[in-house]
Amino acid sequence: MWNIPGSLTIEMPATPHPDCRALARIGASVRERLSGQPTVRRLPVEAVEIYTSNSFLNEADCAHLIALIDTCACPSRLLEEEGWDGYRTSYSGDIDTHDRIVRDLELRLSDFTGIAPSCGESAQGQRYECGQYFNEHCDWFDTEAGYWRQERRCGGQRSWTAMIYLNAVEEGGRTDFTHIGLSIPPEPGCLLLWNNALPDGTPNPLTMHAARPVVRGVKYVVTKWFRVRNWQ
Ligand SMILES: O=C(O)CCC(=O)C(=O)O
Ligand SMILES: [Fe+2]
Repeated sequence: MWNIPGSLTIEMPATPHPDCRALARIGASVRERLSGQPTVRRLPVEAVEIYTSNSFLNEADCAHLIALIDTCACPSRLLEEEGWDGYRTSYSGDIDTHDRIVRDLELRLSDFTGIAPSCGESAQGQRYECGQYFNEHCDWFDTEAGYWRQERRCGGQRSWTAMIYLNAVEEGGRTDFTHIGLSIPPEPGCLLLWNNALPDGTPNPLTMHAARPVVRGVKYVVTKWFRVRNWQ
């Protein structure tokens, strides 16, 4: 804050969050694009922009992706491993980006959101067996953490998350947005899409979510995170 004697007091803005202008711009353009799509539903939560689109993938494509995930899934990792033992017990893998159905899916997600394919991380498959889960977390990067130096260089902050459920789970395996009381059951082929930032581009802490344990059955999802710049 500046005090200029005998005149105004000028509030200086706090240091803007890294990538916040780009996040605000991307947020606005995706919002506008989705508002024109008849198959999209905005969930009735003010604090987080979350959308669903049922039957985004058909049964055959879901089955194909499940088989691909089974070929690449390894114990999931966290960006920071130390001190976080048991926080995520699922299996994950980068699915084959040369596969025609994976390529089509990536292009469709880019077309759907209007975010350039080059900003998308490669699609990742997740598998949760009985009892497996991923505890509460946000998908956006903590820009104070050690890993941020690297992430900043390879695409910057995550803007939107797109996640598609590939199968029905007999019991459990819901995605809970824990701070806004939203609990989403896995619905085969359904796309869940959310903005990790607020409209002003600040990372949104109310996007905190968890994959609850699978109680009966197995759960498969495909996730794609979009960055503010080209991901490499
Ligand atoms: O599987 C889910 O329901 C959520 C997965 C998730 O949050 C993630 O992979 O970042
Ligand atoms: Fe997540």
